[in-house]
Amino acid sequence: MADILERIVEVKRDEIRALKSRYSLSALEELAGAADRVRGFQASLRSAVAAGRAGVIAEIKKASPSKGVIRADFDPAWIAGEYAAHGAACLSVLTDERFFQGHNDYLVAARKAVALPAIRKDFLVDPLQVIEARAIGADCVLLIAACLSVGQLRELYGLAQSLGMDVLVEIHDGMELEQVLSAQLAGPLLLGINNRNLRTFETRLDTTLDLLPRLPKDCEVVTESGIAAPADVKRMRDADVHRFLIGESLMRQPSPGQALAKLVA
Ligand SMILES: O=C(O)c1ccccc1NCC(=O)[C@H](O)[C@H](O)COP(=O)(O)O
Repeated sequence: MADILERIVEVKRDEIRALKSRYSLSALEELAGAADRVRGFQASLRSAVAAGRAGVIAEIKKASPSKGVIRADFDPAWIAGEYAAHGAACLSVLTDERFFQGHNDYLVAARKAVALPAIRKDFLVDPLQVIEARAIGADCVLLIAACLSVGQLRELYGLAQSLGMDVLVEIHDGMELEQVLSAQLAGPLLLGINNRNLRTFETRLDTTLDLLPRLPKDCEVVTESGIAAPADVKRMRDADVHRFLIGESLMRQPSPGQALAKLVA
């Protein structure tokens, strides 16, 4: 049976077909050109880290394949305000509808509510989705190595950069790291290490720690998934990892912003 990542990518192929029937390339490019000015995503993380703080990408996620509904009472603009008021450097907004109950409108609403840069958190496998990301205002896109060939990675990365966006390239293991390095992407690379195996859902913080010795020196590492306690943050910071992507543990709390402040205090 196909695993969840394969099923998600299959659905994305249908969505891309639908997107192509709704918009011509030039119409989407026009929307991207008219979108709100890009906010520096990688730069915002860098500033937080340079100031000695944790650089947190705080995630706005209603549901996930591994956990089902995480937060029923879901107002993206309010959650964005909470995160902004409590020290997040960036937002991550799930736009996938089928598996995460996300929506493009959530990114638009969250970004409009605050001055923080936002990443479109979705499964991008086609140039049109990258252009669509900019058209809805995204400042950064996620490229998941497990969903892409080296050629696709290079193409989508270059396209995102040409539209002024930053890129978070995500890996989970050494093989994906080699794949990303072989793509020779223009750096400094913002590299996400997902502690969650997207095929089995097993989540181990050691995934990040084990890969650290193999990374190029100028990599800006983001540890992703499963950060739930101040001890998790300390463990990463002790290993010189200062950038975090955090979702569920914040989204489950009445005040996601206060939860964020407590987690990284
Ligand atoms: O979270 C899932 O179930 C999932 C399944 C398949 C593909 C991706 C998935 N999650 C995306 C993420 O990586 C997380 O939303 C992100 O890293 C935040 O993780 P967490 O703090 O554990 O919510």
